[in-house]
Amino acid sequence: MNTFGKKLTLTTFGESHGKAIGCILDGVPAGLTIDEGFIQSELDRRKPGKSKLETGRKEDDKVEILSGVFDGVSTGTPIAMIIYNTNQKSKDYDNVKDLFRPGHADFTYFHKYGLRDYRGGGRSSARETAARVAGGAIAKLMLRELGIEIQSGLCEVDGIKGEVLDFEFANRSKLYALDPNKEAEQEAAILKAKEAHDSVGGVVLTTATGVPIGLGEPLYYKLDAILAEAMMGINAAKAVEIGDGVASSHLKGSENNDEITLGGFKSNHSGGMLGGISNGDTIIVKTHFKPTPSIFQEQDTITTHNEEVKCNLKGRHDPCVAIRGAVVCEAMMALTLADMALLNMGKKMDHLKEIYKG
Ligand SMILES: Cc1cc2nc3c(=O)[nH]c(=O)nc-3n(C[C@H](O)[C@H](O)[C@H](O)COP(=O)(O)O)c2cc1C
Ligand SMILES: C=C(O[C@@H]1CC(C(=O)O)=C[C@@H](OP(=O)(O)O)[C@H]1O)C(=O)O
Repeated sequence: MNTFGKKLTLTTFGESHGKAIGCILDGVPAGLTIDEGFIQSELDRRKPGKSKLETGRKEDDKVEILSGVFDGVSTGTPIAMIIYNTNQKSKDYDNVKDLFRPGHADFTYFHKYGLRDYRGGGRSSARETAARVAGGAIAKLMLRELGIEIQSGLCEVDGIKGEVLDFEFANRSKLYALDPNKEAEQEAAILKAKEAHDSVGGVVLTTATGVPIGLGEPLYYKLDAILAEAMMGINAAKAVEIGDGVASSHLKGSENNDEITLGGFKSNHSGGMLGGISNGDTIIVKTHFKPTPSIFQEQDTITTHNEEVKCNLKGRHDPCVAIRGAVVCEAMMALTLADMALLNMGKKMDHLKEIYKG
């Protein structure tokens, strides 16, 4: 599956309960230092089973680079990476072989393809997002060389909103919470839902700093549109806001405009984009995640043979997918910005001459 991209394409493969998952990242310029330790550390941030706030499935998510890197640098050829699955426990899914889990992709996949890989949702499982994170880590390394840094954290859990955006704290927090004053309350809400065999939703804030003016193509392939697509492409993402997003429709023009001075914009309601093009300010995107569909309460459903039955699930599931979703949001933003940076090459004659003549 090709997740997106014009100049930088990420194709992922694999199923949650198959042998392995992985990706091919094509379009990375030659000569980028590929820090394997950094790729692994990004996978470690996303991997399942780190705390009771996450699914109990334990995977090391050890990544192996198969191609496109020689002597520690990219060769300009496709970079293939593989992660072997080690803790599938497919038996947990035996009792849902013939029925559709409410809220998951079972119903639509079955009707679209006419068959059912019931083992952990197969391709529809968010396990696939590990491959996105591996590709995103290389995009981050590329962006770092251009002075662009991406960060994220949870700004809301189960309707409990944070007011502070402390990214350093988020990095240390088990739930990547941005507000140190709200972390305990947010964690308690997740654990309370888990105890009640239920799940909660959450909102991830992702930012990019150091983005130059000019990334994003006008009218078609706009930066805001492509970022929204990238985030909406993550499992369980249900809405995306750019800058002030929904709130901006409640503001007056005088409140919403970011006034301009020689020192820069006075505010950043736009989320760092105007006309689909980055304006040099911080890129701000919020991604809203629904509550995990797989819950441990009895629910009504139907079978593949059209009988009404009760659905009772077993197995291991995230009580709040937004937590690990945060790391995936960073990867998707990195892949989008790296793609846009490559697309932006030679858009002005003097830049084109610079590239060709040096
Ligand atoms: C990081 C992450 C972890 C997830 N973990 C689970 C899980 O443990 N159980 C589950 O039912 N859904 C989980 N999901 C959500 C499902 O994969 C998703 O709801 C499903 O593919 C249906 O797609 P949709 O919600 O986008 O329509 C997770 C999503 C993400 C982003
Ligand atoms: C395995 C991962 O998360 C999985 C995502 C997921 C889903 O339905 O999306 C359901 C669960 O799958 P399983 O029942 O196979 O353990 C999660 O554990 C992962 O993120 O690596």
